[in-house]
Amino acid sequence: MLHIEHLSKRYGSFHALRDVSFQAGEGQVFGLLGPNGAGKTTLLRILATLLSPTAGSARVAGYDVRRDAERVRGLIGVVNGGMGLYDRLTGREILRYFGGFYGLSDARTDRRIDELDGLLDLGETLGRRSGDFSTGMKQKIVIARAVLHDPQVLILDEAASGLDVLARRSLLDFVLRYRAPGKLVLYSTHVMAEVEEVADRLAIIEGGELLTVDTVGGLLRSTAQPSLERAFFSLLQDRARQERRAPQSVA
Ligand SMILES: Nc1ncnc2c1ncn2[C@@H]1O[C@H](COP(=O)(O)OP(=O)(O)OP(=O)(O)O)[C@@H](O)[C@H]1O
Repeated sequence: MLHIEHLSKRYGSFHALRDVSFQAGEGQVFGLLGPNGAGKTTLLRILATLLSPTAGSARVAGYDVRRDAERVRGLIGVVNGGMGLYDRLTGREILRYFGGFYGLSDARTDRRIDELDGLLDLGETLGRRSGDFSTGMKQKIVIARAVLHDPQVLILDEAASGLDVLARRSLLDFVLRYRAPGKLVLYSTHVMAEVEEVADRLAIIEGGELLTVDTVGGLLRSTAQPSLERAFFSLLQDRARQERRAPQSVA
């Protein structure tokens, strides 16, 4: 479903991504974990066709993010930090507006809203103006908007940040329910507990480089650590040691 090959991105002379390659198949939640500034958002923005890579390639369901950007946009749904809701519109009006954007009729959008109400418990968000929403209500409409067209790939970038415990719970439950044959959820965060709970496999990225791709269990075994947090630090330490050794081996 997702093929990333030798992907690099430079902002001027700064390398935000260096030679990143991995694949992620359908029917899973794939976690992208890394500290602030690791390059996660850069990678996701390339997949969402919002940024061009400096080198390398990425394909979503067989379509190249550069050459087939429009096809890719139709296959993905994106939830990032921004809410961007129109204060004066109700939840239903916002979803109908975006339904039109995706080429869905109001009747089709309303049927999809009924389905999503079952999955996300949209409830009173549908009839109330979004200017009066709580953060949790806003997030429900933002997620419903991202999956209105039933995308094959759902991309979530720090989607739980700023949510209270209940809203976070309902987001994670939704992520787990969205996992299905033919679907891939990309879940990016710096919060280990979220990845530990939802991810079938995960990529760890740091300083723009891919450190590993594994299951949580596989990572604990390969690093001989008792928790994802410790495994993560152990990988970072290994990398720092290798970097310290590299100049000596050249000399
Ligand atoms: N437009 C830009 N111009 C220059 N540098 C940038 C730009 N966008 C991002 N960067 C830098 O690239 C690096 C990777 O940023 P990115 O936002 O991809 O990281 P991230 O893993 O998503 O981090 P966070 O969790 O903090 O959002 C950071 O050092 C950031 O400062």
